[in-house]
Amino acid sequence: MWSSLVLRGSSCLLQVVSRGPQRLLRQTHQSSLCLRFLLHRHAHRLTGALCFQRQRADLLRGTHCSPLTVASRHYKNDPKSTVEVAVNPITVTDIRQYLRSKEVPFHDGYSCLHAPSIFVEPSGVPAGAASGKDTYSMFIDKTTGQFLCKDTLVEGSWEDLQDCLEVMQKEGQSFLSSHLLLGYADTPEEQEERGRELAEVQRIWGSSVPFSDLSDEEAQLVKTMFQVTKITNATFKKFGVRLFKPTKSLVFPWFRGPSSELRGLKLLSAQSSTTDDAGGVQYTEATMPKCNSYYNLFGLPLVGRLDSEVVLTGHELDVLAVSQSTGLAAVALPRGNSCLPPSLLPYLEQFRRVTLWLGGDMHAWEASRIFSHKLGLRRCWLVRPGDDQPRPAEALARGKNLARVVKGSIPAAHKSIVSFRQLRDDVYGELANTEQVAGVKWSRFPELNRILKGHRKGELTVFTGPTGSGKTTFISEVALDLCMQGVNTLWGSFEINNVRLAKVMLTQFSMQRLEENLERYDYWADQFEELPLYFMTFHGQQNIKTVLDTMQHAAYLYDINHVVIDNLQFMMGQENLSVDKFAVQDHIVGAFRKFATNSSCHVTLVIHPRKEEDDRELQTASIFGSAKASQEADNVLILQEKKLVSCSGRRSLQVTKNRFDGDVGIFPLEFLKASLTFSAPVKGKHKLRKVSKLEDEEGGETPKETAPPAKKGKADKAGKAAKAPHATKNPVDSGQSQAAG
Ligand SMILES: Nc1ncnc2c1ncn2[C@@H]1O[C@H](COP(=O)(O)OP(=O)(O)OP(=O)(O)O)[C@@H](O)[C@H]1O
Repeated sequence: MWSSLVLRGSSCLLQVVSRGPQRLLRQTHQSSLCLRFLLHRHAHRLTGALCFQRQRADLLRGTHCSPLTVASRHYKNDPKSTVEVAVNPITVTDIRQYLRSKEVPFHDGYSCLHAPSIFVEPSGVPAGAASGKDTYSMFIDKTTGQFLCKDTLVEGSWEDLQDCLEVMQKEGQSFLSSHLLLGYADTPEEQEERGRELAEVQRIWGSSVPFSDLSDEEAQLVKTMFQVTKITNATFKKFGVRLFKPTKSLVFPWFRGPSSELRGLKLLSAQSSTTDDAGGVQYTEATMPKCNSYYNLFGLPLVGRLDSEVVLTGHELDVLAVSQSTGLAAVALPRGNSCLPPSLLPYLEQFRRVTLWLGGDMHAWEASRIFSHKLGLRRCWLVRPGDDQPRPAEALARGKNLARVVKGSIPAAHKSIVSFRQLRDDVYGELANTEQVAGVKWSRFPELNRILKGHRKGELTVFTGPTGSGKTTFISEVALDLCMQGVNTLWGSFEINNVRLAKVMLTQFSMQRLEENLERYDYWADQFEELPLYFMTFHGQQNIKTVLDTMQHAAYLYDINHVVIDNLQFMMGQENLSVDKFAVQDHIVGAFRKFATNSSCHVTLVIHPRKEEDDRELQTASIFGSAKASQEADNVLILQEKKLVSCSGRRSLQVTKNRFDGDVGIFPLEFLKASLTFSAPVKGKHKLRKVSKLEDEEGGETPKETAPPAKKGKADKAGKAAKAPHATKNPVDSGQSQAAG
């Protein structure tokens, strides 16, 4: 179902009623009212004047929409349904020009333009007067045009805002009362679900005990359990933290809006870590609403209107630690360092200085560098992780001076030319954290870990294999494995449609033939929905620019870490056919390379091989096109169909390029048809081979060395974990919350 929205002006009733198989998703999580116009798609269905205005607005913008879909948790019984997000490649210049043309005063913020809200009655202060800037409560995201009025919590897309301004102008109104805007009509099931959820939030909150009501003994016990003994009862009280005794969980409330209504909760439990010999603690957390609708910047209600400095952390306990020991304003990202949703940016606009202290490891460091681009580099300062600078709660527990750590943070904006002196700490960080620098480990493919060491941000992987050999099926499982560990993933599947791809992935996720277990469908689909997985809705030939715009947009909205493009040939047809095909491909590969580097996002590009004789194995040089693809790639992976394994029909995966550390090699794959998965065969049956880099460069196709089977260790353990798909990690858990406290 699409949306139904009614915008009532004083003398007109304008209604958009659009029905379709999909619905538009907006970043609506902070608002009670949400504008959901689909006017650009359904102008012909609109009544009278607004329809005309819409067309004018479209002309004015000269924009187009390209689609992106996300798995939606609202479709309980049909997770294959996709949700569209309008990609709006507007620029901040377009936004400025449009606002000027409508005589809307505004000023430039860090990530947003600030304007007087059009949803509240104007005060007596003349618009644009310097003294009135404090009252500018409408924030327009410079990258997407998404807006939020902090006074009324009305929010919507750039198109929605334009519609409102057009209506205002037509009606000669100076503002639009938010009472006249009717929100999106939920389906009865959605209303029921939301009602149930809110009742549950109230129930848990109501039966939780405020920290101040706990006996000294109880409070001490809880603090010991969570290893936060240095956080005082007064700090817990100040932030409204409670204890939910039945599950021994700390309860962090989500209050939102000017009326501080209780919108949700995060429950945090602590267990002794099984992996940490030093007696650390492992946190597990649950949110209400579920994590993909949980948008609480914990700590925000305590931020003063005049505070100009904030410490951005990855965890609620870190907020308590920073606040208590530095007195600075501090907030926590709702999903740790896995993402910074743009809908939260307006709440951070007031700060002249943002210190990002997201954790104590390299993942937190990488995330803080990415987020600082969204926040505006020049106001961001980063706490470099290290033994001396663990996450705030741990730093407090270890008796560190947190104020000094914040003061010692380094500016995020760096110069174009640097000396080694400026790089030496970065180099040290890489040397001291080799495991983390190597990237996220696969849990189902220990051999890939052995050769590639991990999946790293900002790299380009080129993947090839014979036609119909199982490239899509294999890369789907490889990407799913990472996604299950919190790697935010975007799929561009141009060859097979998203429903079929999602079916393959869901089968691989559940590791069983779901056709024969339909009664288990909801169980698996519910879990699958929670993955940070997004699909572009492109199908068939596409223009490279549109695809790149969509990737850029998704990277901004969802902090995408991995884009899979299946396959490059689907971008070739749209380009100028009079130009040499190889030159077109080189251009496309170059564009993906640039995107990967600039967006710190891993891109996996499937490219067909050139036509080879059937009985020959593929090599790096078999990739279609010139040598550019393999030169630009950091990793080259080949799905080999024959020969290298004893049984014909078996597949093996060969890594022929690995820029990270040069290790290349090949290992057999065993295809399980029921679950559409590839897993390493029983050890000893097929020996793993490690090919030296030199040998590969010389074009040696018959490796002489036989490496021993992969060592027992982390990777092996991870491999076992892969066989228990239920052990999906919440993206939050995979980051900050798994850290030993
Ligand atoms: N190792 C395998 N053994 C047998 N069948 C397989 C294997 N891997 C995949 N398949 C099946 O082969 C079919 C084609 O697989 P897939 O679409 O992944 O191939 P592809 O290489 O991506 O194809 P194309 O060259 O058309 O892009 C699917 O039905 C899949 O389930």
